[in-house]
Amino acid sequence: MTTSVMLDGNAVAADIKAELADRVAELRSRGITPGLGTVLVGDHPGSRVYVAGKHRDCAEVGIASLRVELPADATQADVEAAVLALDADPACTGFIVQLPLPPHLDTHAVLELIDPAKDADGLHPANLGRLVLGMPGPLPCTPRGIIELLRRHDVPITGATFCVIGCGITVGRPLGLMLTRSSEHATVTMCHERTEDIAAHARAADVVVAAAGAAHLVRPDWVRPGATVLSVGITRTIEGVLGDVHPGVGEVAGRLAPTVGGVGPMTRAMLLTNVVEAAERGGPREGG
Ligand SMILES: Nc1nc2c(c(=O)[nH]1)N[C@@H](CN(C=O)c1ccc(C(=O)N[C@@H](CCC(=O)O)C(=O)O)cc1)CN2
Repeated sequence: MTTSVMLDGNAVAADIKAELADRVAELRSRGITPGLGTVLVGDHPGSRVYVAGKHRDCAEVGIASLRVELPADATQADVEAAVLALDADPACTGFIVQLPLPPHLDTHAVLELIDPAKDADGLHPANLGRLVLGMPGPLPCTPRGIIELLRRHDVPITGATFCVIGCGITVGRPLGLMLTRSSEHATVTMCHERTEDIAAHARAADVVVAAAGAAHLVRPDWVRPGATVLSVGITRTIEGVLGDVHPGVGEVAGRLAPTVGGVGPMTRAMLLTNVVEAAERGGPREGG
């Protein structure tokens, strides 16, 4: 039984998409149709679902879709050619390369080829550098979605203590940077696989973000009663989807973002937001 308040990402994402649909209509009335490109390589089961969701969302708000799919044995040159084609395509306002890429590919080299002005994921080194320096730029979608989900549920961030479990490039690492900016001013403990006693760090936190990709890692006794918990990492098994947060946490936490319907829809809503913002900026940033 879950007694915690649900941080409902589907509901908040629906509000954001309604707001974006108005902004897209305004852009289109000026002859600007924002377009989101995606590059999907291989058959990673989650990636296919997530990319399909991204394009469904685009259709809902009036953003055009440009899909590129490559086989699992695509070469580095094939993937780089797809990126360069989207860089050059005027119909593409912003695009992403869905991660993870198959292990034979060099992810960093691919991300570095994305035109920073079209980087809808905020994962180009120049944009991550802008984030470190506190300069404006596209923000990584999942961390941005987490912060927006907390804000729209009036969960205090400034002055709060966060335990972020997992330091990956799409969630944990940029989230730590974003939470410690002057606009948020949270106190953040970053935990990873070599951290001793993650449970103790989690128990001390007002907000626990579980983004390690380790099924049911966060147990009920890891959470201070009343704390806020976000289940971000997903493990797919033949029995179904398992989150990083054990189901029993719902009886201890004050608020809980569930594994499905929590942060995932917010990630997609922030991707659309990054594309609309790029279209509104209308072209490459100076010094981009
Ligand atoms: N290029 C990127 N790759 C990846 C990112 C990213 O931000 N950019 N993040 C994650 C996965 N992710 C984004 O693509 C993502 C995760 C979850 C969802 C989502 O809609 N989840 C649904 C459940 C869907 C299901 O599993 O059935 C939900 O929570 O309701 C969307 C996007 C890794 N890769």
